[in-house]
Amino acid sequence: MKTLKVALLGCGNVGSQVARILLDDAADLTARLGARLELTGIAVRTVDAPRDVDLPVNLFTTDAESLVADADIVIELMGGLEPARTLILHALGAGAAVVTGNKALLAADGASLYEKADAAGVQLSYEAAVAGAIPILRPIRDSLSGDRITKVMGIVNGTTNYILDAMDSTGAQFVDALADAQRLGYAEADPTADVEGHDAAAKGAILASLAFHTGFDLSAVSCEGISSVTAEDISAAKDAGFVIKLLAIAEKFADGDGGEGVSVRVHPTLLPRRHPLAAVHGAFNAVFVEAENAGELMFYGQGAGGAPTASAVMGDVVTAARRLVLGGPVPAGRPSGSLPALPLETVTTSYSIGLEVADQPGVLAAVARVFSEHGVSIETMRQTIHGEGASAELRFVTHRASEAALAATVEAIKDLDVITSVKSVLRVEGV
Ligand SMILES: NC(=O)c1ccc[n+]([C@@H]2O[C@H](COP(=O)([O-])OP(=O)(O)OC[C@H]3O[C@@H](n4cnc5c(N)ncnc54)[C@H](O)[C@@H]3O)[C@@H](O)[C@H]2O)c1
Ligand SMILES: N[C@@H](CCO)C(=O)O
Ligand code: NA
Repeated sequence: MKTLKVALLGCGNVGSQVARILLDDAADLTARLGARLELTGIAVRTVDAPRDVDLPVNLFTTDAESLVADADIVIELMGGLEPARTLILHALGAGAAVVTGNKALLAADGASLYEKADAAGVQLSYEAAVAGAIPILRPIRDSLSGDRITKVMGIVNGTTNYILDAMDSTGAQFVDALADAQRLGYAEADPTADVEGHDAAAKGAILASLAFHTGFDLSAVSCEGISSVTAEDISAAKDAGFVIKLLAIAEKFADGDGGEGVSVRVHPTLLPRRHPLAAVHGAFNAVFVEAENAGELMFYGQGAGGAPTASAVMGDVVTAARRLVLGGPVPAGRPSGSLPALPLETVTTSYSIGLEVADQPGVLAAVARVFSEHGVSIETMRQTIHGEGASAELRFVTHRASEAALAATVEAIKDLDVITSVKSVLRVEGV
């Protein structure tokens, strides 16, 4: 029976669970593959560091390069750009299949990795990189390859969904919810990547690349995180029947000249509570896909955490191993199309605008006139009177408008005498 040598790089939250599965489920995996998967070593920084999972100490090594040089399959779960990139390039160059969960590296420099994999005729797989355990990349790449995707909208960061959900459901404080997410192993080594949306942006770039057959890297993504979302925003959204989620959105637009382009963006977003993505709680992830023929699809599950992410890694390992056992061509990794990335200013979306105003006759008419003068159409308006009627809060949801028209509207509203303050401006989806 054939034996495939598997090298594991990194033994943290995910790597340790992958090692556990490779060792504990070896008999099942062998039966399924008709070949043995031999874990030849685990590259770590410190051989005798304490670990959550009990693993044979003789597997640990600090010599990642030697491990990679003698492997059929390399699993990279160290994270970060270097030395992960160099080790992956060496592995691909030496003819090994590579499985990684490293969305930061793929979004920063995926092109050079795909190029190397294609040149070497080996497989590079990364299902774990987006939405953890959820099978989403393979369905987009394979199951929907005969359709045309028009929009992908995902809750793809478990940490921020955990934080926003805790603030919405229990009124938890931002810092406490973040500490919980870190303790549970959802957050990145530096949680700024989660909170400021960079992790979701990397995943957005990967989703957009597969959905629209074009290589988009991080520079194509406009990104705003959740650090500016206040408890007041969340409770105001709740009162109006909305929930705030951090979404990664990749959407195809006509560019006005008969061509098409893709907007890739990450931002806090108001969703009506009836929207399927509004029901995604805790650290769960979900990706909502719209395609011309399939219509609407939603993929839901655990987007973070050691064991769930290890499940996706193992799916890629078994698929790569099957190809090494059975032979057959490796599908090309490089994208076939070249749609331009559209800047945020050219995108149209709906907005929610919260205003604190004087409660006196003519205020509503004055504000409505500003919207009308800028060609921004109002979908709904809600008024809450404060105290004895000295002030009021107006909350507008608009029809789709351009970022530029909306910004000009908000500036003009600020200049009205009857406006005390513009309390929030948030983008809205699903209305
Ligand atoms: N944790 C999750 O839920 C999750 C989900 C999806 C994808 N990912 C991705 O999977 C990867 C691993 O994530 P994690 O949560 O296990 O991270 P982690 O920080 O828990 O583990 C990474 C491990 O790699 C080790 N390492 C780093 N540099 C090394 C080097 N040069 N040599 C040897 N060891 C080195 C670290 O010491 C650490 O033990 C990252 O790319 C991450 O973005 C994580
Ligand atoms: N830090 C990431 C891990 C999964 O990629 C998250 O919170 O979703
Ligand atoms: Na996944």
